[in-house]
Amino acid sequence: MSKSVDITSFNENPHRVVLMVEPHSQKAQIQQVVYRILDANLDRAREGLRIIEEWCRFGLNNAELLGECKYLRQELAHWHTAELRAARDTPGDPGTELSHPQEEQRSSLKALLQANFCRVQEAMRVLEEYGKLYHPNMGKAFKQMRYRVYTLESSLMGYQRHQLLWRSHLYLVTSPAENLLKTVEAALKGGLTLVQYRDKTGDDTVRVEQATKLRQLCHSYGALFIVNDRVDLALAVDADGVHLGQQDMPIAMARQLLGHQRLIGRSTTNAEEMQKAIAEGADYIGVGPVYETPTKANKPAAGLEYVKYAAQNSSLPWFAIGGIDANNINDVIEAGAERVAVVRAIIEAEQPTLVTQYLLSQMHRISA
Ligand SMILES: Cc1ncc(COP(=O)(O)OP(=O)(O)O)c(N)n1
Ligand SMILES: Cc1nc(C(=O)O)sc1CCOP(=O)(O)O
Ligand SMILES: [Mg+2]
Repeated sequence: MSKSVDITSFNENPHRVVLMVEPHSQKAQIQQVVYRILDANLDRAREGLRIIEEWCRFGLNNAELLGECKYLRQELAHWHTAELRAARDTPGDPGTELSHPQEEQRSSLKALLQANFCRVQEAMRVLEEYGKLYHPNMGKAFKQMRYRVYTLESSLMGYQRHQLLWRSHLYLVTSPAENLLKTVEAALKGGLTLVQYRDKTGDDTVRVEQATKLRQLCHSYGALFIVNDRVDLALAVDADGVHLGQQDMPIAMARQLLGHQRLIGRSTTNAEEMQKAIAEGADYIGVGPVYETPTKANKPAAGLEYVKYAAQNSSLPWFAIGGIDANNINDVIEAGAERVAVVRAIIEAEQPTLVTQYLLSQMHRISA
């Protein structure tokens, strides 16, 4: 790497032609400013990456993602030369005093990670542009690195979702209710980590508003938020995924729209539907109705036999659903279920936090 700036690179910029007739001291001053910008942004990018790396290491225990963070940090270190560090002037930098109120508070881990990805990407964009004035390869190198950071972000977010899905043993599917947000929050307080927004009757204006609020609520508790039936709504409200029944959009089409980082669930009622959902690339499946239920009045029960089949044959996480509550959950567990989904048991509960805690305690008894 060159140790000094090639001043001709300043002159090649048509907006800086004036520099050709400026005295040497002014060129040197500009060079100094460019060095400071590069130094500050190399630091910003490294700090942001370090914050992300800590989560990959201690939160996710994921060697691959950790390795990518380390690689990017090493690349940054390689470009952070002594002459750039020497240009640092922290006491004379007005930016060190400024911080946005959002930096003081993060609503969730997701928000924290996203803010730091944003910070790294912005810093890399600055390095890409000003780097062109420093070294002929720097612009290209930082463009490539910035794309690697986008890929890292999408892999990390996808990995988090899949990991949380596998760790979720209770799934709340909502139905319209007066105090829906309060009820869902009460369940989240009880330890719920997976919520589906299901409203078969409302207007889209209401759905968008409710789904947005629920997504914010779920994410503030670190829970996943899935939208029933509607891929467009899931995307519009930045949900973690969508749940599709046999009459809903084909999985392949939904996957094209949602990508691999978001989750797709599929309802199944028999072995054939289960095998098809697995082959088509669903991330999880619903198994039911275990019992007849007024929530899905026209669907005959598949029964505990199908739960037993799922226990033996599903390679995906699967949720027994349909008529399950605190009274019969142990029968469903005995048939082999490690995960259950409920509507009325929580939505109609007088004490949703307690019911959630009870259902989870039963599930954890067998999955621990
Ligand atoms: C977890 C889970 N399993 C099954 C369903 C039912 O989906 P579907 O068959 O599409 O019926 P509707 O819910 O759309 O009426 C589900 N929603 N969630
Ligand atoms: C939405 C839904 N899907 C089912 C399926 O078997 O695919 S059963 C069901 C309703 C479950 O409601 P509750 O917990 O109130 O019985
Ligand atoms: Mg559906």
